[in-house]
Amino acid sequence: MSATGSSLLYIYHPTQILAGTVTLPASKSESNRALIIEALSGAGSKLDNLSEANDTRVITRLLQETATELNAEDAGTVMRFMTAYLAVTGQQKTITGTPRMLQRPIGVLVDALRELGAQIDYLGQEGYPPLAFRGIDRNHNYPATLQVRGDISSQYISALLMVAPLFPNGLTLELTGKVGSRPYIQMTLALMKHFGVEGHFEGNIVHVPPQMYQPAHYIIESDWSGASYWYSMVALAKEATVELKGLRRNSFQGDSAIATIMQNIGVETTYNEGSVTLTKTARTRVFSYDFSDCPDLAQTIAVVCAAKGIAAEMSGLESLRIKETDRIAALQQELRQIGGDLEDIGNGVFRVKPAVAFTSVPEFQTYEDHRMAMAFAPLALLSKVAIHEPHVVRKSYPRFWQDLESMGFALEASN
Ligand SMILES: O=C(O)C1=C[C@@H](OP(=O)(O)O)[C@@H](O)[C@H](O)C1
Ligand SMILES: C=C(OP(=O)(O)O)C(=O)O
Repeated sequence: MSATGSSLLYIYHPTQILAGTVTLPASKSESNRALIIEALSGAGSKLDNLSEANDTRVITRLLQETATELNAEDAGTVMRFMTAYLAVTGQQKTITGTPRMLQRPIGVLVDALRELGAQIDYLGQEGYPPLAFRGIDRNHNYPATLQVRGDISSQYISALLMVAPLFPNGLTLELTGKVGSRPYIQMTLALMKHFGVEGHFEGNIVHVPPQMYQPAHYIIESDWSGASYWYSMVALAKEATVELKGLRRNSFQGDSAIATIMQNIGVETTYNEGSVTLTKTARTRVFSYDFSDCPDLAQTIAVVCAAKGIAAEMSGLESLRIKETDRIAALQQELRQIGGDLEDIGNGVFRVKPAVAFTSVPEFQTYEDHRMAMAFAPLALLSKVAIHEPHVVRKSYPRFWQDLESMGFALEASN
């Protein structure tokens, strides 16, 4: 089966029983940080198990690119991390992306870099890519503490932190607003520490003194966000035992919270040396969860809860509106196809409306969002489903459909 190129993919599972081992892709978040830090450290670093995600291929290519026009495609980390990198290394380049990327805000990061002496122009709409870099004034007298909004995207903060040790006085950031995706900021600091740079994060203040990165060897962990779809599959299968390779209990990834959340949805996690094993339990319960720390898990959980009849209450979903698509609108639209919904019950809380049994074959749209495809695919364990534009998975998990096939799913591509 080649999902790439076909526009509709039918999926079902003949036995609804899952047993086997999956080698997950590596984390694109860790990979893309490690590549930026490696580029700032000079020669001598060694990165193992880099992600095959398109987002990682793109940043690898852009870091080596000699042309002046760069394209970050649909990769948020690439657009944000490269912006800080190009600004601080004083390069005269431009960066653009997909039409959706040009709707994803970047003003908070550009404002901060301008305060640090970088000259950056907007080539389109103010506050959004594309951007042009016109160098940096290295003698610029910049503020001792920069205020940066933490309630839009943590990627701005991670981008600033990775270049922070290169400034003569380092950098102190005061994060304002409700800080979202906090574990991603901690992941950035953890990776920086691995390459010899110490930072401190307490309350809403992050401080990085001036330092030099040291070349190091780093092995990228497998992707916990990608693991989340396997948790859904275990929850929806008739019987299941699935081993996921390359995951660690003490992960840098906030999405490792999936193990705790899924206890409510009938999946137990056993941590082994270099892998985890997921087993199915009969225990499910209605629960509430704040996804501010792990927004990429929200789609997985909304869909599996709808399918299992769990009216979970989900909060902390604000950032979902400005990701690959408006993920709240996309979830509502597609869950309604199967009689479910994600109902806005006020005060930033959404309640999952359980789905009804579906008789015909639902065809799910994916809105150029890999997580829409992967969150809905596990429903194939209940009944045949179809996924539009299945190639979207390449953003983070290019082998997703092959891995499903290896676990007994039947896939039929159609145009
Ligand atoms: O720093 C990162 O690697 C990421 C941070 C998160 O974005 P926000 O900080 O915009 O929530 C997350 O959704 C994204 O997939 C990856
Ligand atoms: C939001 C995501 O990625 P990014 O913001 O890096 O495009 C994601 O992978 O779910």
